[in-house]
Amino acid sequence: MSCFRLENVSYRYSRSPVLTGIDLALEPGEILGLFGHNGAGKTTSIKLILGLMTPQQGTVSVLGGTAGAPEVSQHIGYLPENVMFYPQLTGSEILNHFARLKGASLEQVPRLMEQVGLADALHSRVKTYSKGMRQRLGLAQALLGKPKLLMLDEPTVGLDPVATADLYRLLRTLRDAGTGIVLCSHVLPGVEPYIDRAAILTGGTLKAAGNLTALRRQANMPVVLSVIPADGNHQLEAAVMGSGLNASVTQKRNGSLRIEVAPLQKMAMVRRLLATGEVRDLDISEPTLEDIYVHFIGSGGLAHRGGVQ
Ligand SMILES: Nc1ncnc2c1ncn2[C@@H]1O[C@H](COP(=O)(O)OP(=O)(O)OP(=O)(O)O)[C@@H](O)[C@H]1O
Repeated sequence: MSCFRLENVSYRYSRSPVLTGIDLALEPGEILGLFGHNGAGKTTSIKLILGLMTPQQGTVSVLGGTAGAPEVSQHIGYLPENVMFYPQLTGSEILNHFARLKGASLEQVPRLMEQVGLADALHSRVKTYSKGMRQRLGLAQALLGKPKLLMLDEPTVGLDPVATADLYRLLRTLRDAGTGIVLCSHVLPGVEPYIDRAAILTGGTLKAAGNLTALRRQANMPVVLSVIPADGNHQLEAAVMGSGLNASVTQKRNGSLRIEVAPLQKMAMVRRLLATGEVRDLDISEPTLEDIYVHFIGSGGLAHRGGVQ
C-alpha cells in the first residue's frame, strides 16, 4: 500500500493553475525530497495529500484510503512551514495537547522530546525556546502517534548545521522502520545523501522525479574531470580535442585542466587521458542534486526563486 498516490492531479486556487497533471507516489520506507522554487506548489501538494483541499482534476489516495478521512489522518504526521505554538505553555504541555487531539498516547511525549534533543527543555515554556528548538518541537509534534506518513515542510529552517544533520539522521531511522517521508524544501545543500528520490516541481508541473542516478541520466549533464598534469601539459589538451568525444577542455590558473564530457563517454575519456602518461591526479565530479535542480528549473524557474510569479 502506497503512502500516497497522486494521479493526474490539477489544482487552482482561483484562475491560474498551481498544479497541472501531477503523477507522484510515495512508498513506505522511502524519503522523497519535493523541491521547487518559492510558489512552485510544494505546500499545495502537501495540503492535497492532507485532504485540506480537493483537486479539481485527478485523484489523491493516501494510505489506501481517502485524503482527509479521520482513519487516514491519524496515521499522518505533518510539520507545517511556519510552526507556531502558544508561548506560555511548556514543550510537554504542548505535546500533550496535540497528543490528545490526535488520540495518541501521552506516554510517548518525554521519549519524543528526547528523540528531538529537547529532553532538558521538557518543562520550559516555549517562549524561552530558540527558533531551532521550536522547530524541533514541531518535529516532535509531527512524530506523535508513530505516523506511517510524515510530511515535513521546510523542516531545516532555523536549524544549525549540527541540528540539521541530526534531523536527517532521525528521518533515516524512521525511514528504516518503514515510515514514508516527504521532505519539502528549496534548500538543497546537504540533503542529497539523505533522500531516496527527488521530485522537482516548476511551473505547476513535475519536471523530473526519481533517484539521483535516474535524474542524472535524464538530465544528461556533462561529467567534470579535473586533471592535474604530471609534468607540464604537452599532450593532454590535444588528446581531449582530438578524441572525437563530446567534450570540452579549459586550463585553470593553477595549471590543472577542467574537462567536461558527456556522461556515457566518461570512461573513454579517462582511458585516453591515462594513455598520454601525463596524468598525475584525476578527480571525477558527477552533477550534484543542486546542478540537476538548476538544470530542470532553468532560468525561468530561477527568476521565480524570490517568490515572483
Ligand atoms: N490560499 C491561497 N489562495 C490563492 N493562491 C494561493 C494560496 N496559497 C498558495 N497560493 C498560490 O499558489 C502557488 C503555490 O503556492 P505554494 O504555497 O504551494 O508554493 P510552495 O512551493 O510551497 O512555495 P514556498 O517555497 O514559497 O513555500 C503560489 O503562486 C501561491 O501564491
